Amino acid sequence: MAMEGNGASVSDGASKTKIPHVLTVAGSDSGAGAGIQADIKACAARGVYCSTVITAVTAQNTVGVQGVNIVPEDFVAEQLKSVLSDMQVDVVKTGMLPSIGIVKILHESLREFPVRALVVDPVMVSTSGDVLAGPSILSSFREELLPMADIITPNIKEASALLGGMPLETVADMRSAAKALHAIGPRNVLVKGGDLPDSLDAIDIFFDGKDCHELRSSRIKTRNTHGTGCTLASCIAAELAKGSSMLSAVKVAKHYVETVLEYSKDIFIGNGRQGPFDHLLRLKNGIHNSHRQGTFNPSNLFLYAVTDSQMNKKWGRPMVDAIEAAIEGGATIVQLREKDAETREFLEMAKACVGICRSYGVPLLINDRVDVALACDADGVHVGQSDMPARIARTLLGPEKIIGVSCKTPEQAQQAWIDGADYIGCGGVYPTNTKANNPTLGLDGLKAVCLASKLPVVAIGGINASNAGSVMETGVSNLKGVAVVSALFDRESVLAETRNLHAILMEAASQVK
Ligand SMILES: Cc1ncc(COP(=O)(O)OP(=O)(O)O)c(N)n1
Ligand SMILES: Cc1nc(C(=O)O)sc1CCOP(=O)(O)O
Ligand SMILES: [Mg+2]
Repeated sequence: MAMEGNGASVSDGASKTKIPHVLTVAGSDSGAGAGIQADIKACAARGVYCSTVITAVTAQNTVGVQGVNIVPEDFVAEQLKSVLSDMQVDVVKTGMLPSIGIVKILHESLREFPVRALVVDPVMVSTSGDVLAGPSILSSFREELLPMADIITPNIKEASALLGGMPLETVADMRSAAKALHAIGPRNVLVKGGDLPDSLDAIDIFFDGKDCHELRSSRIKTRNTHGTGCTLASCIAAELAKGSSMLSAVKVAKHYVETVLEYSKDIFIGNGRQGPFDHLLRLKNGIHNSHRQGTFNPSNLFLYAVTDSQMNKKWGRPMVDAIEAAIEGGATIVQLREKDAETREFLEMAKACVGICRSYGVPLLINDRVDVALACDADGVHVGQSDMPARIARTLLGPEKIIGVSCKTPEQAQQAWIDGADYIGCGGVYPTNTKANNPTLGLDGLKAVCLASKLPVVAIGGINASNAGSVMETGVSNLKGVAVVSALFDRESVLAETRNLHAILMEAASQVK
């Protein structure tokens, strides 16, 4: 159901500033990995105010749910009234709704106090397998809640239960389920495929009533996944509260969850099967980038094309043509590396390259020159150990831009994380003629750098079609791809070379997973 605004204005006067506001209606998790506690942390990490209506208090930890105490219905109603009548809520997000009466009360409250959007996470079973809302509630979800929702975010089990036990085993099944759920009434459906067997990626299906989008992110190997559903839904709500479109809110939320899982994959809390993750890890490291919109996706490092104008001149190709061919061939990110150009010439070239990369949705980074990156609004920079320190580049570029740092040692890799870099470029893996006097680290040196950091790593130096497979097959989880200069640009056909290298990398990645 499309809902009207609740009358809150961005600013009611010079001295009043409206902060985006999500109200979560959910259960408390004493272990603080999921539920209300996850929702508050996710909203805080996304820079959004979060108020709470508690529907149940659970005693739970990393082992499971030991007890559930449902809050009396009239007191849930009182909490809803307190917040909705006074506090300019933009978006309501629901989690554990443990009784038919509570669903009814929520329905009535939202009719009395409409908000901009309703995000429904139809929580039924905790990640430990404990039941949080029994089957008797399914019909009230279908009849009252789903038709009001702007988006619902069921996992496979929940989608199946909402559809009367429809089996969901493949991505095609998920597509059918998303469409069938949409027919019940929600304006958008996100079926989460995290539990899909035999899938290398985390695949979710988003259906807006017209188009079906397959959203993929890498599956992070970690025990710390308790609360991912609550966090994803809260992050969608937070982005909607900030004014994002639905698809963009879903993409940002998915990327946020992927990032926090990656950064938290080694933390250890509790002795059970499934641990919590840390929504605010980057803040604790002193990097105040809570407003980052999720511009950087580590999978962009897969096939990283680094340009060289001497090589392009030699083959008689304009830079933009070379970049376009690399992208057409499968390059997932481009770095403009201009060692000889005057600043003005570099800037003009950079502007043209930003145009071409943006038209393909491929990020463009500038080598060394933070000023040029700022002037042409590139997606970020790549800096080395003798260039501007990443910490200062981050201050100048702000939280949104991508920063890569060259690291040859574990110590440099640790510093890159502290400085707020997004990724590490590690080389020379093999001898190269492209960069003078570059030390060769070999695959062992590359592994040592990877293991020293949580940041994603791209390997560089002497990489070509004959050795790229071996690099990818080192099997270190944060090694996300290869960066290549001469094997793409010092060749007759950039398109053919990039296509070939892309195919080799895909093959190697499928061996590793
Ligand atoms: C992806 C990537 N990794 C490493 C480098 C090297 O950067 P740097 O050490 O600053 O050397 P120059 O490229 O500036 O000569 C890179 N450019 N890209
Ligand atoms: C720019 C650069 N940086 C390196 C590093 O080790 O940090 S090696 C390198 C040159 C890579 O070129 P090619 O793919 O032609 O070997
Ligand atoms: Mg440099």
